[in-house]
Amino acid sequence: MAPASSRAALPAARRIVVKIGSSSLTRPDGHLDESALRSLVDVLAARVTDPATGGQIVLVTSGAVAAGIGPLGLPARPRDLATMQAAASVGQGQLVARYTEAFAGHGVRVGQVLLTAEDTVRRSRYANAQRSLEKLLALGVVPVVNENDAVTTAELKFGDNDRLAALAAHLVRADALVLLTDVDGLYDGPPSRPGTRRIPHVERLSDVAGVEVTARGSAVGTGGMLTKLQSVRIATGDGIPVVLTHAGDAAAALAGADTGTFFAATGRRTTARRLWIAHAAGTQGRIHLDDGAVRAVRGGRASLLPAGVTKVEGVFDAGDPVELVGPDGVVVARGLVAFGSTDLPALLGRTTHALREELGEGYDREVVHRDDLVLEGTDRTP
Ligand SMILES: Nc1ncnc2c1ncn2[C@@H]1O[C@H](COP(=O)(O)OP(=O)(O)O)[C@@H](O)[C@H]1O
Ligand SMILES: N[C@@H](CCC(=O)OP(=O)(O)O)C(=O)O
Repeated sequence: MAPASSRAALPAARRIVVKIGSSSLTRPDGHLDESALRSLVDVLAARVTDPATGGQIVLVTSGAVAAGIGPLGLPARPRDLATMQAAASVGQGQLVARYTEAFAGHGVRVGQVLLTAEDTVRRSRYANAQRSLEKLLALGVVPVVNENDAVTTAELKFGDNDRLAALAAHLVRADALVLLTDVDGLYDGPPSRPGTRRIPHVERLSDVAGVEVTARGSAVGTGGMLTKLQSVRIATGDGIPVVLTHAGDAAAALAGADTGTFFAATGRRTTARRLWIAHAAGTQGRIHLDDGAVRAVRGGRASLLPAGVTKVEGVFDAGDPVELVGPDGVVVARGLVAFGSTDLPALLGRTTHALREELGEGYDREVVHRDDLVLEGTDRTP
């Protein structure tokens, strides 16, 4: 098989996560664009029913809010959170009904999976989501995934299915991730600016570090190119190549044609646990380290001990993800903390020996064990 770092791997990729954004599923009046939805389904169903690829598709779809506008008789896309939640709740049912109908026309079944970012990163929930998606795929079903917008307020406000798609790709160990949007790839500047051009291939994300990307593109999309690049970072760093292209070019992208932007996989497949720590949705707290502890954590195989901690911020329980911050305020690593925020302050700055003497066994352990640490920006343990 062609290396996963080239487009040539796409035609033979067995398992692909495809994400489509609101901007590609919404008409200018804010309503769901059913013909765009059907065009996408035609392409995906062809892949799933192609005996040559035995293709498996996980579809991450936005558009719940858009699909709720019509049934609720709203004049336009709502702006306030409660109405957005209501629209998403009504619209999600509509959206899945449209997908069910369109895929059924090709003899393909779909199953709705509503996730929050937490479900893809919290270990206890992660295994659950993974099992459910695996079973659906094994049964030949196309999982239709969206965020659980009706209840996840923050997700709806900053809602970001781009990142969710990358985490879903990790969850199912996808061979590729395809991000479909309303622009035909990453441009070397905001595409509305005259003279900007499509970047066809990105070997390493650092090659496009200077490219100007905005957080909001279309009127209905959330996150713009910024969250797409975050998604690309998670996926490629996890060994999954990404194609970012216009929804109308979905067939070409799956065929490995020169459309959109191809992002080569850079990292190796990482464990669920490391990805979970590196990308845990919303760390619960911050632990401040002295210089010696920063060096120890950065430099080698060291755990974080109570003696190197100067301050604790936030409310968290033992086992929660936290950020480890140096004296300069820079985040050094993320990790799973072994003590809750109520217990931790009493241990600060004291040696493990002193803690054992004074507080007894159980208090003389690491604040963050090295197996539970991931250095910032690397997805790897020290
Ligand atoms: N450098 C860039 N290259 C391409 N698109 C960009 C860039 N910077 C910002 N964008 C904008 O990102 C938008 C896509 O994001 P968004 O509207 O959130 O889409 P979606 O609904 O598909 O998630 C494009 O319409 C485009 O205007
Ligand atoms: N989950 C929301 C959309 C969230 C989102 O990330 O939107 P987009 O940036 O268009 O992919 C919905 O279904 O309306």
